[in-house]
Amino acid sequence: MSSITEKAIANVPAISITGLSKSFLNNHHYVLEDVNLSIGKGEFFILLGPSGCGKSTLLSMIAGFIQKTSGELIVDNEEVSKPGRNRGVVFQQADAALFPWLTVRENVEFGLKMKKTPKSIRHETSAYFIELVGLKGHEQKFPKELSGGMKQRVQLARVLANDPDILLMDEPFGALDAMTRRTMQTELVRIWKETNKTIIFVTHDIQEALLLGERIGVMSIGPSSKIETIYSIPLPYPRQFTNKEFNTYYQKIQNHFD
Ligand SMILES: Nc1ncnc2c1ncn2[C@@H]1O[C@H](COP(=O)(O)OP(=O)(O)OP(=O)(O)O)[C@@H](O)[C@H]1O
Repeated sequence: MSSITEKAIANVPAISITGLSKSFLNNHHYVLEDVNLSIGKGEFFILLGPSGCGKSTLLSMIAGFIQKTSGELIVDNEEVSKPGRNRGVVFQQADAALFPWLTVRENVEFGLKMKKTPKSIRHETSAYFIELVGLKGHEQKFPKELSGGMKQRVQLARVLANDPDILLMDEPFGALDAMTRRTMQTELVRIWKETNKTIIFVTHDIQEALLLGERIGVMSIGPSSKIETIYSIPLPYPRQFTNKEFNTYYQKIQNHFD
C-alpha cells in the first residue's frame, strides 16, 4: 500500500456519503439510489462509469450545486447544502469556465480578488500556482491565445489559488487531444503530490482511471445507479499502461461493462 493511501485511511474522511439518492423533479425514477462512499483526506478517488450513469450528478451534489433527494452527504463534518470554499470544481470545458476578457494572471487571481485579498498576496499566490501548472511566461495572455491544455492548466491554477481542500474534477481532460491529455494526467499526479489535495475525478475512460486513481469507484449503469465496486490500485506512480498488473486491473474493470 502506498504511503498516500495509508494517510487517507488513517485520517477522518474528507467526504462521507450514506444512502444518498437523487431523483430530478418530474422524474419518476432515481438517477442515483443508495450511494455509499467514504473518501479520505488527501486521497485521489476516481468515479468511473458509462455515459449517463450519474457521475456528474454525484459530483455536483458534493459540490453543493444540486440538492440530494435523500440520504446523508457530509464534507468536513458538515452536511452539504450549498457550494463552499473547501471545494473547488474543474469543469470539462475550460472555455466556459474562464473569463475571456481577463489575462491568465487575472483569471487565476479572480477568486482572491473577490475575497479582497491584498494585491501583493494575490500576485505572489498567482505566480506560485501559474508556475506549478507550468504556465510561467504566459501570465499576460488571454484565454483565446492558449491551447486547450493550457486553458485547463489555467482553470486548475485558478481553483488551486482559492486553496480548497477538495478538488472536484468533471472529465477535465475529456476535450483534449490524446497527447495533451496524457501530459495533463502526468501533471495532475505531480500537482496532487505537491499540494496534498483530496481529488475526486470523474471519467468514463478506464485507462485514465488507472493512470490516476488510488481507488476507483465503478458505478452501475443507471437508472438507480450506485457505486457497484471500489478497486484499490496499489500500483506506484508514474503508472504505465504497458505494465502487466495495470492490464489485469483494466480487464477486471472492463468486465463490469461487457
Ligand atoms: N437537471 C436534470 N434534470 C433531469 N434529469 C437530469 C438532470 N441532470 C441530469 N439528469 C439525468 O440524470 C442522468 C445522469 O446524468 P449525469 O450527467 O449525471 O451522467 P454522467 O454519468 O455524468 O454522464 P456523462 O458521462 O455523459 O457526462 C441522465 O439520465 C440525465 O439525463
